[in-house]
Formats: sequence, C-alpha cells, structure tokens
Amino acid sequence: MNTAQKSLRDKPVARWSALIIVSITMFCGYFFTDVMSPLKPLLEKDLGWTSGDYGWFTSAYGWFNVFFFMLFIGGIILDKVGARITGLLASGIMVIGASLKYYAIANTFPEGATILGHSKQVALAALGFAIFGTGVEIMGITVSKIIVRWFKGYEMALAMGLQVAVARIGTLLAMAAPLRIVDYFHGNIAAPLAFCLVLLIIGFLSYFVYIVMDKKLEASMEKVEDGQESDSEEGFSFKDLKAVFANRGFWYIAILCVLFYSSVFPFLKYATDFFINKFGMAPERAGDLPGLLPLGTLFLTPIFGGIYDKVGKGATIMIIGSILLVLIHGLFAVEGLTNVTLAVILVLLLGVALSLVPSAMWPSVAKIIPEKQLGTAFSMIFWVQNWGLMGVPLLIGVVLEKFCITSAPGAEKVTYNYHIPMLIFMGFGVLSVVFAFLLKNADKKKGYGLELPNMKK
Ligand SMILES: NCCCC[C@H](NC(=O)[C@@H](N)CCCCN)C(=O)O
Repeated sequence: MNTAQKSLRDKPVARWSALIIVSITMFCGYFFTDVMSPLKPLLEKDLGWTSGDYGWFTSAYGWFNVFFFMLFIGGIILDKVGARITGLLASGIMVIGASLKYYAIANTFPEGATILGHSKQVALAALGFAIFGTGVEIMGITVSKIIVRWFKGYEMALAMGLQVAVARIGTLLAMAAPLRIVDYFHGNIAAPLAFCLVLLIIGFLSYFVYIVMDKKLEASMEKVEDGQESDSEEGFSFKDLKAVFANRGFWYIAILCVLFYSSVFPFLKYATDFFINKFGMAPERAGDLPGLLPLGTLFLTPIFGGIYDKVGKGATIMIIGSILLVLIHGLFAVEGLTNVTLAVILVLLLGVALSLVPSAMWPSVAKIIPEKQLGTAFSMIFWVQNWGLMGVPLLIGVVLEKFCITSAPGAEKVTYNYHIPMLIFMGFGVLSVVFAFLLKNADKKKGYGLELPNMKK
C-alpha cells in the first residue's frame, strides 16, 4: 500500500476545502484593492483630488513592498515560520491598512493641511493603502505556497486558476458595486470602503479555519514517508536566495510578470475614467464595462489552468496572452475609435489575456524553482511586479495631469484624452511579448518543462 495516500492533501475534499477558505480571504483583499477605481471622477468632483493625487495614492499600494522590501521580509517569514502565522499577520495588516484608508476618506480635514505635498486626506488614504498593500501581497505569496503545498502533483494549475478566479470576483465587484453603493448611501463616498472593510474582517476570521486544516495536514504528513513538508522544515537561507537569483528562468518570468501586470491592473485603476472620457459612457454605468474584464477571467482562468495541467504549452499560452495585450491596448489608443460595442469586445479580450498569462505563469514558477525556494521566489516575483503596480499608476496620473487635459482651465469637470496612457500600456504589452519568447527559448534550453503537462500520469 502506498503510504503517501494517507496524507490529508491526498483527500480531494480536504484540499479543495483548504482552497475555498484561502480564496475567500484573497477575494476580500482584491475587492478592497480596486474599490476606489470607479470613484476617481467622484474623488475629483466631490473631494477636490487631482489625477496626480489619485495616481500617487494608487501607487501607495506598492510603497512598502518595494522600498521597505516587505515582500522579501514576508517571504522570509513565510519560509521560516510557515503559512499559518504569516497568513494571519498578513490578513491582520490588511484590516489595519483598510481601516486607516476608510478613516481618511470618511473624514474631512482642515483645508491647507498637507503631508508630502498632498492634502492630509490623500496622504492618510495613501498610507492606509500602503499598509493594506503590504498585507494583501504577503497574503498572495502565502496563498501561492499554500496551494503548492496542497496541490503539487494534483490539479495545481486548476487550483491556482480557481483561486485567482475567486479573487477576480472581488475585482469585478470593485468595478461594478462602488458607485451603486455611493448612490444607495446618498452620495457617501466612504460607504463602499466600509462595506469592504467588513468583508476583510470576515476574510481575516475565515483564515482561522484554514489554520486548523493546516495543522491537521501537518500531522498527517508527519506520518508519511514522502510528504515530509512541514513548514518548520523549510527555512529561508541566503543560499536559496542566491540560487533563485542565479536562475535565468526566474528573471524572465519576473520581468514578464511586471510588464504584463503593468498593463492590466494599472489600466483597471483608470478604466472607469477612460471609458467616460473616450467612449462617452455615463459615469454611473462606466464601472460596469471594466467589470466585464474579471467576469470573463472567472471561467477562463481555471479552464486555461486545466489545459496547462493536462496538455501543457505553458510558455506558448503566455506568448498568446501577451500578444493579445498589444492588440487590445493598440486599438484602445486609436483616436476616433469610440464605439462602445468595440470597447466591450476589447475588454472581454483583455479578460482572455488576463486569464491566459496568469493561468500559465504562476504554476510555471513551481517548475522553474525548487519547492523549498518557492516562498522566496514568489516573494521576489511579487517584489519585481510591485514596481510596476506602484510606478505605472503614478506615471499615468502624472501624464494625464500634464499632457492629457482637454477641458478649459478651471472648468468644473476635468476631461482627458487617454491616447498617451494607452500607448504606454501597449508598450508594456510589446515588451511582455519579447520576454514571453525569451522564456520559451530558455525553457527549450534548460528543460524546465513549461510546455509539458503538470499532472502526473
Ligand atoms: N499564485 C499566484 C497568484 C497571483 C495572482 C496575481 N496576483 C498578483 O500578481 C498580485 N501580486 C497583485 C494583485 C493585484 C490585484 N489587483 C493575479 O493575477 O491576480
């Protein structure tokens, strides 16, 4: 009898239950990450923010991750103390950061009070978002490692795809719900944040259930020969870090990651405003259009993940997704193309791209990097990616304010031409294609197995 069968991870109900629990925590995190995006026009109109303020505030998500190496520290903690404590800390940090952001938006501050050249409100909201961003990103690497722990040798890409799909429901709600919630609460712009905060607390509490499951898994793994993978045994070492850095495949995937995501998530931060300005959509409905993007990914990410599990072709999937990005942002950039049906099609296609690349990229990390270095590797990839999540929204905000205003100075409503921002997003797409090809080439030479199925026969 195969003793490996006795581990808890070998029981489908157990591993899928673990996945559901951690997915709920991430869902809440993704909802909060993007909840302010559809509110950009309102922040400008009601609270007097500028595009520059908005870009700066949005970039705060990555501040601590990038400059204080919080992902790196999170990765070390994860590898040292394991997913139980790290996940609890991370989701607690999410709640703290979100509370501060809510406080900033829900209150008014004396006029003229500034911090770092921004109004006190913008600065406090940014600080809250920076704290939250640290928590949600560390939670992201923790969940990645949890999935590998439970699903390696099983439906790993499908599981990662489903987790991301559930998280995308959070993004979907973040696009479609906030303006409706504001409306329902008679123009209270902080109401969507309060709603999200409650969800985050639920996500935090649900993580306690995972902790119980993880303890049981560890106990069951101690009993089997070939599954001795307890958290305490996987310590961080600088040797591991050196090994990760010395791996060319790691760099290709990390650079592809920052380029690809730089043209998707920062785009989402401005998408509502873009559709209002370019396609003339009514502000109350403009959030619905970017909401279509995560909608498609809900179904497609697990489908593409399943294809990768069974058929392989991971590197090719990433190339196709990157090429799609170039086409989509290229068409968005064309001036005069203002047909709403076209916008819907392009957003849906962006959803396809956002399903293709992540469904193949994340499971591929586990093929390039040995499991004991995975915590370190995921944290370093997220660190590289956070430069884009931080820098690109800031860049777009500055570009909009400096070069794209089309309304007369002092006009009640500021309007923008999004041509240059869309060209910037397209540029990231072009570079993604280059790095996706480099990755495929490296796979051929080094034999990572990116074109091979994930599932054991
Ligand atoms: N197993 C890894 C899954 C990562 C999913 C990936 N998330 C990220 O890259 C995060 N670092 C940033 C999320 C920003 C959310 N708006 C994803 O595709 O969502």
